[in-house]
Amino acid sequence: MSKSLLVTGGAGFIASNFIHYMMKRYPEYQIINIDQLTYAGKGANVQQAAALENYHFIKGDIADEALIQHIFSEYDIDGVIHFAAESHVDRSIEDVKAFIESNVLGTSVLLQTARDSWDKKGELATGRFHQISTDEVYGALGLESDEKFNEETPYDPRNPYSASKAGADMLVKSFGRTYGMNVVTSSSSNNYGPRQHQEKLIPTVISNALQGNPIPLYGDGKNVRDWLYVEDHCRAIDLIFHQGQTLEKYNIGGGNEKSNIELAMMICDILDHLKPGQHSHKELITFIGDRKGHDRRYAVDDSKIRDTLGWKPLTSFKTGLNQTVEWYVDQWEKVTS
Ligand SMILES: NC(=O)c1ccc[n+]([C@@H]2O[C@H](COP(=O)([O-])OP(=O)(O)OC[C@H]3O[C@@H](n4cnc5c(N)ncnc54)[C@H](O)[C@@H]3O)[C@@H](O)[C@H]2O)c1
Ligand SMILES: Cc1cn([C@H]2C[C@H](O)[C@@H](COP(=O)(O)OP(=O)(O)O[C@H]3O[C@H](CO)[C@@H](O)[C@H](O)[C@H]3O)O2)c(=O)[nH]c1=O
Repeated sequence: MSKSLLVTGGAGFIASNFIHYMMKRYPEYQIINIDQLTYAGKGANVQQAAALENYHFIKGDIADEALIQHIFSEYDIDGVIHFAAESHVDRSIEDVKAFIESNVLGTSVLLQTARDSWDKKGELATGRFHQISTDEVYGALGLESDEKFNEETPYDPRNPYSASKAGADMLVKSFGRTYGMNVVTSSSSNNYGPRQHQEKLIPTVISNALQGNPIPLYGDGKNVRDWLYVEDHCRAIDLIFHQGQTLEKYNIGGGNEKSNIELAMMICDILDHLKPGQHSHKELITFIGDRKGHDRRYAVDDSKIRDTLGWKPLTSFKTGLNQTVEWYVDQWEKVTS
């Protein structure tokens, strides 16, 4: 289908993994990566792609209308996979402004530009806009007893980050309904793997443990997240982008629900093996004050993508977590040696 793809936020965690995946899988595609290189984006994340002729990097803001219009005409974009966002819940609790600017306003600029560009070329119904969303838009579950979120679960975002993502998702759907745009949305659970920003839980646990610093766990450490290996997420996005139904939504889960304390212990076990010392890294685990409005549990029912598109995660949690910890240890050793 699409051959000239605009990937937004490609210097961040998931989209950089996605670009590497796509460049291998579809060497005939042009991939245009727009990223503002905020604190969360790193040029080094896409270094491997930089040398390829069919990869183009543009440093800029998705909310910059003139720039987005220029990109659509210059590269004849026929598909958008929209990752760029402010992504960290704690930062949104401190200050919501950037979340509205990037997540809501930025999404609206991409949608309007795609609409106008595809309308002009008579491709309104074929140009595909894929919104990368999150399970957080559904709100929070209680521990164990509550049914997982499915695609029909009403939106009930509970923190400023998820509210901004919910707003963006609604805009995407409205452009599909109002203008007949070919939009699709996917909502995934917590990703893990190489190149995730230091601020998120898994890199925080690893880097503090490696430095012998306290490993901070919010509240009682019993909040639950469902962990999805980033490469499995990339395969799911590929399938949904190419084969997902217009206006539909697909949930993507990892099938690995873990409490934060359980996860931190698993990471410490791996580190005890890789970096043995007199004491276990577990002794560094420290409970600190809770996140405001801390969502207790997220978990998605992903039977729709499994049944209709034949996707399933291929990486076991044991393998994925081992690979991830090894990757961070390797990075750490490069910096400290
Ligand atoms: N990390 C997860 O577990 C997870 C799970 C589900 C959904 N998501 C969604 O996936 C997407 C990517 O998440 P991530 O964890 O990789 O994020 P990230 O914070 O690692 O990367 C975000 C990237 O977007 C760029 N960016 C931010 N605002 C921009 C703007 N206005 N213009 C251009 N670029 C901008 C940043 O520079 C960065 O490179 C987000 O939309 C997020 O909501 C993430
Ligand atoms: C950073 C940090 C986090 N935590 C807790 C809070 C959460 O319960 C859990 C995971 O926190 P985070 O890594 O910030 O991820 P979380 O808030 O779940 O949100 C992530 O997952 C979401 C998908 O569920 C994405 O939409 C977000 O972009 C992504 O950041 O760990 C700690 O206990 N200590 C910490 O230092």
